[in-house]
Amino acid sequence: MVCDFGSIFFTSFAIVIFAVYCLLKRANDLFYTSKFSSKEYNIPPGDMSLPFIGNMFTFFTTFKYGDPESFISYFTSRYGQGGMYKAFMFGTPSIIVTKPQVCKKILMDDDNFELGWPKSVLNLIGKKALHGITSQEHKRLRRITTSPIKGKHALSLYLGLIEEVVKSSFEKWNAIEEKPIEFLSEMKKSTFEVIIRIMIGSEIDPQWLDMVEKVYTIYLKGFLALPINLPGFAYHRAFKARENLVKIFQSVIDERKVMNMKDESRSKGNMVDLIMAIEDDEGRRLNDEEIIDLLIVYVFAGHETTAHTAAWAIMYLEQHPEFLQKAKEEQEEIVKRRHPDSDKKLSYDEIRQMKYLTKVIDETLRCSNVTLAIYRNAKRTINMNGYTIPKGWKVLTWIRQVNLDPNNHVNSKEFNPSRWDTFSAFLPFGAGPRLCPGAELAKLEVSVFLHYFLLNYRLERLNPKTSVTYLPIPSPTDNCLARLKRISSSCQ
Ligand code: HEM
Repeated sequence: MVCDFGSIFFTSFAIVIFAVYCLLKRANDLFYTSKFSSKEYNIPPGDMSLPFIGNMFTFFTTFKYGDPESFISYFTSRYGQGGMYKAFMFGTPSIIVTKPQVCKKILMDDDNFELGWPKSVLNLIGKKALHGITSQEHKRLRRITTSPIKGKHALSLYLGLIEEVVKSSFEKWNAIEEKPIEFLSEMKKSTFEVIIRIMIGSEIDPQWLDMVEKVYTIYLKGFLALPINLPGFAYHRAFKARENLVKIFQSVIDERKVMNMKDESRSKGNMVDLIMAIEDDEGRRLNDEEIIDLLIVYVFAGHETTAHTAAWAIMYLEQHPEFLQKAKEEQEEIVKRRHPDSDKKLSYDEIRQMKYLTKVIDETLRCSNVTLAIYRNAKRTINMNGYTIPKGWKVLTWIRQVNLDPNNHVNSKEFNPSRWDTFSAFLPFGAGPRLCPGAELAKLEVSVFLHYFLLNYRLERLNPKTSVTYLPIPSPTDNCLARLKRISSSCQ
């Protein structure tokens, strides 16, 4: 009897909770969509979930603990293959877009869409970087800051430096053969060293580098944390880390000012010196705050993504011996073609000859791109692809889904570099005025990592079945616990 009463009570309680949940969901949806009920509008299907929280709880939990694809496949399987879905993300009604052509159109369209990073992210990035400024200022800053990292001349300058870091990293990882390494974490340290040396200069104290890398790790964790700025929370720690980074880069700038006063004509081959010297049409130079925010963004954007790509490319090649062999043969061929008297260093032209390796890198970017989505805000109500995007709504161009959608790629979950023999839909570096300015540099860096790996080493994973995170967040994975083994007696 007691048991019956208990189960009736709990069943009724569950029904009431479920009814309230459905009611709140419906209310949230109606609140935002009812004004678009006339025939001229067509809000995409989807799920805006509960008021205030929206889909954020599912978003964070699936990304942190589950299969990240499940968040988006919930929309695609439930609401059809239309490629546009309403949702409620980061406190704002949103449209998720997964169709490549529509994503591209949105990213290219500066008139109707503006940058839409959540406020919590913008606060962490900084007001004066490429993200918190007007589109006019953005154009100017991009002009100033992207030429030192694009094109044959600029990239050839960094090739030696990248080679040095890559070779010494592999040697270091191989030397501690008896102790496994967290391959992904180690890779991040190496790409961090590359970007810092490009930004600040080649002469870097290893202890200083280690300290700054640790600060960055804390800073990066804030980007995918719940935006709670209270002590004890990752987001708060990220803010503190940012304050530290400002102090660190300020002291670099102060040091350069003193050096410039002593010798104005000294050689200026790194980003910080170049940015400090550049003047706009009215002769104005960037102030310290602008330079620091830019440095923070470039280092932030320029190492984690590259590390994931290099580490994943190596993991994929190890999983597919036939592709590894093909890539290795290409590298051996390139080395064989060198003049016997050459200095045995990689040249920019040799990198351009690595046609198969380029396909391996593109396929890696497709399969494991760390950039999930690119955020925009609709400046005005606009109809696209048969659906309405209302003014002020957030638009999330879900490029990870574009890259993995079976409608865009045959056997989309399979790693297969040969699919790049013909063109495929692909947006790993975004598109339009905000297209990643570091794309060429990133590909160059990954090529150098792969070149030396293929010719000299093999990676032996200790837990090959354990998943490896591709997000900069703490997750229940082992970050690719592995041993690096040398396969040739003398390194090429
Ligand atoms: C595999 C490596 C990389 C990937 C997948 C990647 C991806 C992206 C994507 C998708 C965007 C567009 C964001 C948007 O439209 O809002 C972007 C922007 C950006 N990336 Fe990269 N990136 C990589 C490497 C790099 C490197 C090496 C650097 C620096 C040297 C860099 C610097 C930047 C900067 C500064 C922006 C902002 C551009 C702007 O707002 O105008 N990235 N990146």
